[in-house]
Amino acid sequence: MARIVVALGGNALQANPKDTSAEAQLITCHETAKAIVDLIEDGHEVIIAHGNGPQVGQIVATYEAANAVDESKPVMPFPECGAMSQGYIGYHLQQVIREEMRRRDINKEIAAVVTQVIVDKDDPGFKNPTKPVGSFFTEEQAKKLMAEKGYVMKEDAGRGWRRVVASPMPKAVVEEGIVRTLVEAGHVVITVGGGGIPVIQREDGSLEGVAAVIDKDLASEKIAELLNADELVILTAVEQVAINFNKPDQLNLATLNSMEAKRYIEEGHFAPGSMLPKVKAALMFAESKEGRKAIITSLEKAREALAGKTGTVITK
Ligand SMILES: Nc1ncnc2c1ncn2[C@@H]1O[C@H](COP(=O)(O)OP(=O)(O)O)[C@@H](O)[C@H]1O
Ligand SMILES: NC(=O)OP(=O)(O)O
Repeated sequence: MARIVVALGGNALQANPKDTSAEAQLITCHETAKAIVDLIEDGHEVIIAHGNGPQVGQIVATYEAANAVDESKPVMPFPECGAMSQGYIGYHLQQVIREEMRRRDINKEIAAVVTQVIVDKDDPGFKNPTKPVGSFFTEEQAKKLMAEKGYVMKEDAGRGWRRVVASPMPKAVVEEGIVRTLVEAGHVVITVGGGGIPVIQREDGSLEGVAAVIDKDLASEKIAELLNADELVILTAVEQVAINFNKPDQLNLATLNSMEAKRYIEEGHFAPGSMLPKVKAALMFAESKEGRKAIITSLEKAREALAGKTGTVITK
């Protein structure tokens, strides 16, 4: 049995990026729950993290649209929208995972913890927005939005244009203690949703939300280190990490050590904003302590990958 932090990618929440409805998300989460409960059934201690890019973008855009119609309707600040996305996604995941555990007679409790993550107020990420949020647009639509609304928008890994926001590095998890207590009591915990609500710590120790979206793979790595997890499992839409991805000479990797990973990063094999943060988070975890390893694989192959049969295993 291992203590594992499982980071859920976008496809675990929204199977069809064009259908961003709550109904579609809940249906997708039912499938996700099966993969997660497989791991719980196999005896692993599971801590769940998830992304929120599409959802937080949708929440922000909804408030902006209401404000555009009626100025008395306030625009909601980014950290509050991040908190809403944690609640929304956490609610779906805890409902369906609870149901799946009950169906299999697994007697465990599950809770999503609203989690704040401390970032550095001087993080260079605040000056260079990189994190894509919300829906995809064509270049023409994006240029119009940039001109009309002052958004910063960038092309996202060949998939279309998206709004980008600051993405500072996670430094500490405010709710670390309560998450540990829940895990050690045998409960299943959902934490650092959407990378955590980004906060800065003032000199007097109080916290203040900041407009940003932390990368969930990096936040998952942070909580995995803090909870002394054995494995960090990053679930996405591909079974294995590849070099020469999407080219005729694509080569899928079963293993990746830190030397190879650093070389492939330099050679530009991993797309920024998609596979690059995953490989970086995996590498950081593998290098953080002797014996730790990370796995990058698909949701469908999670059980097999943990049994050593597939996925990309990243080690020191
Ligand atoms: N070198 C690579 N190997 C495998 N997949 C890659 C690579 N570079 C980019 N990708 C793409 O990155 C995607 C994962 O990033 P993304 O969809 O942004 O993450 P998430 O699952 O967290 O939402 C994969 O599904 C794949 O399409
Ligand atoms: N916060 C975050 O990394 O979300 P996505 O994985 O949805 O981009």
